[in-house]
Amino acid sequence: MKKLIEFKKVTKEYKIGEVPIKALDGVDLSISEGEFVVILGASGAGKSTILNILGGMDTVTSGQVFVGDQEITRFNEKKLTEYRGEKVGFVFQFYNLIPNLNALENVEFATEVCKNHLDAKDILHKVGLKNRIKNFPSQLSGGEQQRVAIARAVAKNPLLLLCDEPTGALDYVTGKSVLKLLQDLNRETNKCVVLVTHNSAIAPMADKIIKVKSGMIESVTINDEKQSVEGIEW
Ligand SMILES: Nc1ncnc2c1ncn2[C@@H]1O[C@H](COP(=O)(O)OP(=O)(O)OP(=O)(O)O)[C@@H](O)[C@H]1O
Repeated sequence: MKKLIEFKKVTKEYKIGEVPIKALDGVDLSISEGEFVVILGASGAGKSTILNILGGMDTVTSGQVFVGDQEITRFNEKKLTEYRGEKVGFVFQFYNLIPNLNALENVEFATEVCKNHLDAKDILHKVGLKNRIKNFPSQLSGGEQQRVAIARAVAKNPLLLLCDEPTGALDYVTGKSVLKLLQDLNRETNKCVVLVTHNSAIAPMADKIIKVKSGMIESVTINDEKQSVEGIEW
């Protein structure tokens, strides 16, 4: 498989007062096209920092990040904004939908700026919300709101789908159905999904498991016997 993402010796330091915090300390990693990657680690390990840098929401202190044939660490503000808008779909723990827009409008609002976007209605049908497209976020359950957020990310037709604890606010059954949706989308569209979580039990659904500890890569495991979410219990 062709390489899509590469981190080379990436460090990230945050300065709070006089004390620097090393969130990432020499991270090397690579991810291929179409891979479903799970990034695991304890709280504060650096998982979200990796995701935020990859998504162009944060910058490195040193090192290089390549996505496709471009080095995003060389991008200026304008190119980073374009990259975030066109190439990256984000799914967060708290769905961040716009409360006064209905499901369809939430998706359309996000795709407006994207050249190659998909049809918002089609994607909402795909995530199982055919009959809810006119509902406002307050009229939808947590799981349904997360489906809208996933539709919003996918409808941009991005290169990457980045998910930060996407099931963190959901109950077991709903969380599982959201993971299944992400797994199905990855299988059907061959889009690369990078999912950050504390929950090591979901690792068997990934092609690659990257463990992060104290800002460093602890291990990378290629999973040759990937499992369907339905078959995983935790
Ligand atoms: N904007 C920031 N300013 C200062 N320190 C930060 C900032 N963002 C992250 N950090 C610090 O960097 C380290 C890594 O944080 P990060 O959010 O990447 O961890 P995480 O593995 O995603 O944790 P969690 O699972 O709790 O979200 C932590 O020590 C955190 O406090």
